[in-house]
This record gives sequence, C-alpha cells and structure tokens, in this order.
Amino acid sequence: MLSVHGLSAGYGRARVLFGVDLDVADNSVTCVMGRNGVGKSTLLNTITGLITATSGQVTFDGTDITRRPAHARVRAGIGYVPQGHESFAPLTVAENLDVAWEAAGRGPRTLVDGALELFPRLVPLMGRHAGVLSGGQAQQLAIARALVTNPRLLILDEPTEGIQPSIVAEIEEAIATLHARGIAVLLVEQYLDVALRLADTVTVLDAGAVVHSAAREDLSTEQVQSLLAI
Ligand SMILES: Nc1ncnc2c1ncn2[C@@H]1O[C@H](COP(=O)(O)OP(=O)(O)OP(=O)(O)O)[C@@H](O)[C@H]1O
Repeated sequence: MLSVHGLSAGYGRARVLFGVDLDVADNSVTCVMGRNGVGKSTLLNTITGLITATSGQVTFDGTDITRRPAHARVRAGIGYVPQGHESFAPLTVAENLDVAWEAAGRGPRTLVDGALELFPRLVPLMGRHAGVLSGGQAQQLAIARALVTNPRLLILDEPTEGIQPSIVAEIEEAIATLHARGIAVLLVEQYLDVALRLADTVTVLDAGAVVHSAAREDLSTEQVQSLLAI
C-alpha cells in the first residue's frame, strides 16, 4: 500500500533521513521505533508531505506521491495524526471535526458518526472548545479528525505520549479496532508493550536510517529492547 524507497530529508542543510526504505502492506500495522531524535517524526512528516524529500520516493497504491502537496495525500487516503495532538483551540470539538471533514472533500457524513462511535468520550464534549480538553480527550479528537478524512492508511506519531494510562488503553483499543476494520496503520510508539501488541511489522530507526525491520512474530521483546539501546 505504502512504499518508501531511499527517502532522504532534513531541515535546511541539516540532513536527518538517509535513504529510508519502508513498506506498509494492506491492512497491516507497521510500528516505527527508535530513540529520541533519530528522525521518526521527520520520516512521518516527509511521508505525509509536510516536509519535502530531498531524494527518494514515496508511493501510495502504486502512485508516486513524492511531490504531491500534503492535502492531496490526505485526499488520496492518507490520514495523519501528528505528534502533539493539536486541533484548532478556539473551535469546538464539533467544528474541528467538520473542518477536517470539509477539507478532505466532504465524504459520507457517517464518517463523523463512525469516529464518534470509536471515541464515545467525545460525544458529550461536542460543544466544548478544543483548547480546554484534557490531553487524552485532545488526542482522541486528533485521531477522530484524521478518521473523518476517510483514510485507508492512518499514520500516528506517538499517540500515547503524555496521556494518562486509562486513555492509553482506549487509544490502543481504537487502533486495534481500525486495523480489524481493514485500515492500514503506520505508528510511531514509544511504549514498547503497546507497540508490540499492535504491530505486524517493527522497523527500527537509528540516526536517520533503518537498522532493522522484521515481522513482529520474528522478534522477541528482548531483541527489540536491545535494538532500541543501540
Ligand atoms: N523543525 C526543525 N528544524 C531543525 N531541526 C529539526 C526540526 N525538527 C526536528 N529537528 C531535528 O531533526 C532530528 C530528528 O528529529 P525528529 O523529531 O524527527 O526525531 P524523533 O525520532 O521523532 O524524536 P522524538 O522521539 O524526540 O520525537 C533531531 O536532531 C531534531 O533536533
């Protein structure tokens, strides 16, 4: 579904990614892991078009999207939940969902109902301003905003970061449900246990390059721990 080949990117003259190769198969969960600062967010931002690749290729469903703007990638079916669960703080939860739904080309209105079914905690908060939500509520809203764009591939950058444990469990369950519904997932996740429960494939980055990639069943927890301690 998603194929990343030889992808390099950075900030000005600072190179961060060095020829990354990565594949996300249809209906699979790929988890990208690595220590702080190795380039995980940069990789996701380059795949989604927020950062321009300096070389390499991003292919989605067989189409080269490397030079396409971010909004075109959303419309092609790539939903993105960036790190930091930011929404439009002065808008209500309902307005935030509507803005995302409209920006993605107004798919079926059932997309909004489906997102709220997945995150029922948002239902009584529809009239609240996003800026007053707790971290967990804001993260659920951020994922819901990506879902109303009708993604076939959902990309999430550390969706459990700084979130209280009960909500972490709900977010894990939501990702597992989306996977069961046939949505492919590309996930950066720092909690090893969450990552290893969800992942079909684990890819480890270090210093902007892939140092290991394997099917989850071929990796023990200890192997992943030692790869992350490089
Ligand atoms: N906007 C930016 N301008 C310049 N350098 C940046 C920028 N964003 C990130 N970097 C640098 O790029 C490198 C990779 O950062 P990135 O955020 O992609 O790593 P990460 O693996 O996602 O880290 P973390 O786990 O802390 O989120 C780091 O050295 C970081 O300081």
